Amino acid sequence: MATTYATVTWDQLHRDARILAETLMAKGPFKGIVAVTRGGLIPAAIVARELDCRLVETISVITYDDESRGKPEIIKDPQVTGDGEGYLVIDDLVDSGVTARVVRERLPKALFACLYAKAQGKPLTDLFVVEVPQETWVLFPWDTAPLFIPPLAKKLTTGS
Ligand SMILES: O=P(O)(O)OC[C@H]1O[C@H](OP(=O)(O)OP(=O)(O)O)[C@H](O)[C@@H]1O
Repeated sequence: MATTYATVTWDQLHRDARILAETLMAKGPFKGIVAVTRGGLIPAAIVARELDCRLVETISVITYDDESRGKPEIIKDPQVTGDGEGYLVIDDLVDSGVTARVVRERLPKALFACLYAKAQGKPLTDLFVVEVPQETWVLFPWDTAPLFIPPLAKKLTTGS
């Protein structure tokens, strides 16, 4: 199946993070937030601001593309969270759910929330804002840049 793209602007991302924060207000208060790097960093910052939460930790999960292929590894462990009780984990997206599974194994008592969820990853998150089709590639604002596109008329006259 052909890949389709969903572009998320800064404004949209900010709006979606605020929507998530509003839902999270009823689930807190939280001792702190754990951002899943790197995609969860900016959503976590927005949620932390809305929830007036000053303690922000990180967890980093990486899946190497070499001989240990497919085996995700925690390369940065959160320091003060214990088993995650009272903590909120924030990521931008759950796709296959591999990252969320590893994070949940490490922080089984934390609440896991993200902005966008694909079908495969959806069961791994407690909360999300928007569901995205599995075959859609989400283009986050930090991964994109505005680009000049020539006018159609110009394209027609030059034939390019
Ligand atoms: O559900 P999954 O299939 O595990 O995919 C979701 C993960 O993939 C992305 O991170 P990525 O591994 O691209 O790293 P990055 O955030 O550092 O760019 C995203 O931020 C999630 O953490």
